[in-house]
Amino acid sequence: MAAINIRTATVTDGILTCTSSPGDEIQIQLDDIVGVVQIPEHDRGYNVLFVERGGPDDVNFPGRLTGVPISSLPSSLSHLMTEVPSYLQHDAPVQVVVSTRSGTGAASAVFQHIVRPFLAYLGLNHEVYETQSSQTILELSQSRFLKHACAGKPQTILLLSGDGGLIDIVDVFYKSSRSIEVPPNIALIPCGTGNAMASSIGLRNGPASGLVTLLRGTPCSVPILTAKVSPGGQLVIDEGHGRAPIDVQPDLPHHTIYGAVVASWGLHATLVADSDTSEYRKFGSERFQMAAKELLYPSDNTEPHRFQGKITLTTSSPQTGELREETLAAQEHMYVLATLVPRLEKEFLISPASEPLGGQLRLLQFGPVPAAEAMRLMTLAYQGGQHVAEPSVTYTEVERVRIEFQEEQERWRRVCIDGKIVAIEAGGWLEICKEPRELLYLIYSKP
Ligand SMILES: Nc1ncnc2c1ncn2[C@@H]1O[C@H](COP(=O)(O)OP(=O)(O)OP(=O)(O)O)[C@@H](O)[C@H]1O
Repeated sequence: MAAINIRTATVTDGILTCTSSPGDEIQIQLDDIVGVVQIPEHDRGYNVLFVERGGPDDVNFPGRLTGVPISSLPSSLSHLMTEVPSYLQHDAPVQVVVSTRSGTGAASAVFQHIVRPFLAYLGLNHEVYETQSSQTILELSQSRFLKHACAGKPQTILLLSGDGGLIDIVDVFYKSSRSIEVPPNIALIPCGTGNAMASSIGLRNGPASGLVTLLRGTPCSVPILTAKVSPGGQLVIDEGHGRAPIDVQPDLPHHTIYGAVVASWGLHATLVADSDTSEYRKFGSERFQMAAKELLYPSDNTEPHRFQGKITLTTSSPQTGELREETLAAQEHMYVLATLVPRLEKEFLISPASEPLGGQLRLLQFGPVPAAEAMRLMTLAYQGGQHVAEPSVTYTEVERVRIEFQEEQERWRRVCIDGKIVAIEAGGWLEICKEPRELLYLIYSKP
């Protein structure tokens, strides 16, 4: 057994001081502590795990996870003490997916400096998969995650990515006709641009918040939305230059795309589509606001586009559960978005009434407004979701949304389903509703 320099620990003014001998002290801000765990294979002593900030002068350096061994934990910090949760104690190693192109490309550094040391301190076996292409997570999901789930093998997947990694797993699981015996547990370590799901479940403090949740969470079913697209719909790929079929089987009466976050048309879908280029991606989440400005203030000085289409909502009576259909009077729109989650980015609170993983679909819509007014409404969303109280905004619980597009140009018939862009054919339609199956679990810790 290796000798460990176990320290004594005291807390004063929000700082944990771990002392080995006079003058040999390590001070840790309590906010930086990820958790306190028993030292593996030692009779006594704990490791205080925390993320040390600073380090190399590199914007992509995410900090470093460090463990400081202490003999006993001050009672005021006993709530930080955690057992290794059961979902990390499976016989199978933890499967770590590092999505190398997520966000500004920091996932590999997050793995190296934060996640790998964390797993080592917990004494956990793991397997690492680094993405080599945009297909890697889809392939892994088919060849490993789905296979294990169908064989009844419990598994935990640690996803260092943005929303895209989760969506790829959703896609494979929900499109499979195989029977899933044991849904996998997925833990998110936010490394993407928007990180909508991670932000929505409270992981708003970077990778460290992912590890806190990994230690303290509970597996909860991930609510999924189903987007049915009229038969001529095609995926937009290659930065807008290419088209690909949505389903491999042709001749369906519609195509289906599954999502966990959002389905939209209008300003949101168009700005996601326009900003999905390597040039824009360099700007991180700024890219969405940059693309929004381009759309709201067209370079030919015209007004922003008025999106034409008929929207029909199906709502459920809170008293009786009876379903009711209603067609919106407005046939011109600027913003149309159905979502299952509260946040689309860390500070972009699009649906403040949504509970994390609550599963209620909500619609947000507003009609054509001047560019400055649209900017004001968007800004209110960044200010605690205040936009939903504005009279011009429709914000309501829905069971189903159907959009019938009345646009000549394909550019205005592009919709976004969890970041995937679909071009709907002229005269086509989109229908969004909640998916009843529960095939994936997310590790979630209630605040
Ligand atoms: N090595 C790689 N080569 C090419 N594409 C990759 C590679 N690794 C990941 N990708 C792709 O990069 C994209 C990263 O998406 P992801 O959602 O993880 O990050 P993001 O788009 O920055 O964040 P968010 O979706 O939260 O806004 C995915 O489409 C993924 O398939």
